[in-house]
Amino acid sequence: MVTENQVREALDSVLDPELKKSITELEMVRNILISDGEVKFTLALTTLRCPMKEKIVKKAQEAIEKIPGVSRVEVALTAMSEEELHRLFPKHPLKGIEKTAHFIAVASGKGGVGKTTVALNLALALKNEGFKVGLLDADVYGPSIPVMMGLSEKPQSEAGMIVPLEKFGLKVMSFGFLLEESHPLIWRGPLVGKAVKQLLNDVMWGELDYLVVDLPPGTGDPSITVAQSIPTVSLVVVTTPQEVALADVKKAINMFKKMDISILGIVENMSYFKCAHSDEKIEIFGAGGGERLSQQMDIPLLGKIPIDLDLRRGEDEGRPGIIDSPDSETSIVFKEIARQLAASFSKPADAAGQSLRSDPK
Ligand SMILES: Nc1ncnc2c1ncn2[C@@H]1O[C@H](COP(=O)(O)OP(=O)(O)OP(=O)(O)O)[C@@H](O)[C@H]1O
Repeated sequence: MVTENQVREALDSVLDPELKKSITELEMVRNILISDGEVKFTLALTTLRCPMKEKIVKKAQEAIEKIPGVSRVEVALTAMSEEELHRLFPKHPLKGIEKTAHFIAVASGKGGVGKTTVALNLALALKNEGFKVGLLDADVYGPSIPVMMGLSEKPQSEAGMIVPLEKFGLKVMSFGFLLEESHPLIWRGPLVGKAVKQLLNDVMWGELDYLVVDLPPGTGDPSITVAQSIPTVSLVVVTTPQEVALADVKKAINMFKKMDISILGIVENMSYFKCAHSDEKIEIFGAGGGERLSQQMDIPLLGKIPIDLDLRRGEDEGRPGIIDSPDSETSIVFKEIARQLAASFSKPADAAGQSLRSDPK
């Protein structure tokens, strides 16, 4: 005859993969019912949207099925109440950014240079490398990540947390989700600080290797406020090759340096164009701007992204380049940049800058 104790003991070995504790210790196992060889119980998850729930249920079933005499296992799912969550975790373990290892913010000297495109594709490229990645669209002026990723739904709140949306394997939050009828003016001054803190601290980011943040463009108050709100943030700065853009980027780099924010490197976007029938690179916005900036500011040039009509088309339709055409010339550059960034974080802090010094073709 199978006993409740045997079932509990079997479930002691089943861990919540994110919390790294047994589901019995976490008081997730409820209402065990045993009748003949049939075992039924309720599994109370921290959230019903838990991406690991199928995995946990399978492990639990396998553990119970090993008990002699068990013929069938049925698991009902429920979510812990807010009170239970609070009792178990005075601060919910998946809430906020405590379990985020690295923060990469993508900045620009001025609007429209492709900062969001770079942030989105780098986040996806890091995910491709096997990392757990979140993407925070903190561009208060015009949050465009939802459109570029084809996200039309809004995130829900659960147990006092905002549950980020998930798409293409990324956890995603955007200023655009916060207020439906937001007027740009509402995002002035302290409100930006308050909102970005909410997007960092009240969101169920869980365990992340990287949180990639799309900063507001330029050197205005919002980008300073957002950058200062993110702990130990490092920057990637996006520019286009022409002189007017470079002048603005220099201003931005100097400003961030004054704020003691480390700059991992420069990405030159819209570097050249290749028409369909030729391999010739047409440097529409001038040549060598990124290299010159890199030398003048002593910051590595991480890569040069071509002007890519398919990239633009895909973004308009919610299909980012790396997803849509993973082997395109553009996607290959993004992947190479992501690898350089990841390598820089796996090196000791004082070697990080050195490890990024490479010469993109
Ligand atoms: N390499 C590229 N090739 C073709 N189109 C591009 C490229 N990079 C960006 N774009 C397009 O240019 C437009 C602006 O890009 P994006 O929104 O990424 O710039 P941004 O710097 O984030 O702008 P903002 O400052 O307004 O937030 C988008 O339509 C995008 O699809």
